[in-house]
Amino acid sequence: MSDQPLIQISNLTKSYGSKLVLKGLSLDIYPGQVIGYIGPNGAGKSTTVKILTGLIPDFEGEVIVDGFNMATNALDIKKLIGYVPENAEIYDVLTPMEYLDFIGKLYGMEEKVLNDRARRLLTAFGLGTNGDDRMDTFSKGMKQKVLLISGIIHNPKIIILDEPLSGLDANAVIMIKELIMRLSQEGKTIFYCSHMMDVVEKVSDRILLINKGEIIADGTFESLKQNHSDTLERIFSKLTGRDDSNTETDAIINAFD
Ligand SMILES: Nc1ncnc2c1ncn2[C@@H]1O[C@H](COP(=O)(O)OP(=O)(O)OP(=O)(O)O)[C@@H](O)[C@H]1O
Repeated sequence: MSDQPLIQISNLTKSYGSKLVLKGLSLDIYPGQVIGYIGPNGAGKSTTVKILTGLIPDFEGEVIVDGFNMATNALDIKKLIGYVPENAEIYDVLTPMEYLDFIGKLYGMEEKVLNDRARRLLTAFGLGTNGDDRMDTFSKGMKQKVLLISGIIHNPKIIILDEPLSGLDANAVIMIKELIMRLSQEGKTIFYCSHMMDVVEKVSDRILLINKGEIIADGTFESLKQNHSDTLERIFSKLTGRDDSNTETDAIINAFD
């Protein structure tokens, strides 16, 4: 692993109106790391990701990616990143080949390489015979696979995945887990937001836990486990102050009395 961070985030602060949602995050991310970014609903994960991908331009602090400053060179940074957003709207009147052609051209890919890679990736994801079917006939998982392909088709250095597993069946989840590990072996840096603790535990070599806009744990799963001797799910609950989920479920069940 290189000594130079690929992504440097310093004192990143973001408010929506008067609501402060990121409270001065500072992070160095190194090439080849698989970062599992976890935290409760509303903690600030998607906001961080949207800043890292250049989708939210107004923030305080500094974000440097591969030497480029997000404040002045967002376009250079966008070329280095493949992003699979949570709940993306896919243009489902298109076929996967049309959609991937559109995305690949936005990245300036050459037609022949793009076409060839799109077919090969569709086949690898089990959609080889669906490449020319309109996506409005697709299941949620099939669309999610096309979105994943669109995030990696230009062979980016950095892959940012925001809940990439929603809608995928058990076999596809296993495949994506393996894919994340293989992409990391190929030297890709992966920033992976998820609520699926078992997957995060397996694929990440560094786990960042964010709560109320602050990073409250940062380390390998092994180091977190050493400090807390527990599963990632329970470490998460403890550190985010929800140790007693029974109280909540009791309240729900009691509401029917
Ligand atoms: N466009 C917006 N305008 C106002 N508030 C927003 C906006 N986007 C997010 N927020 C607020 O910022 C906080 C952080 O939201 P964010 O989407 O970053 O959380 P998250 O950790 O990704 O949550 P989840 O796990 O539910 O996806 C939340 O309180 C949310 O209500």
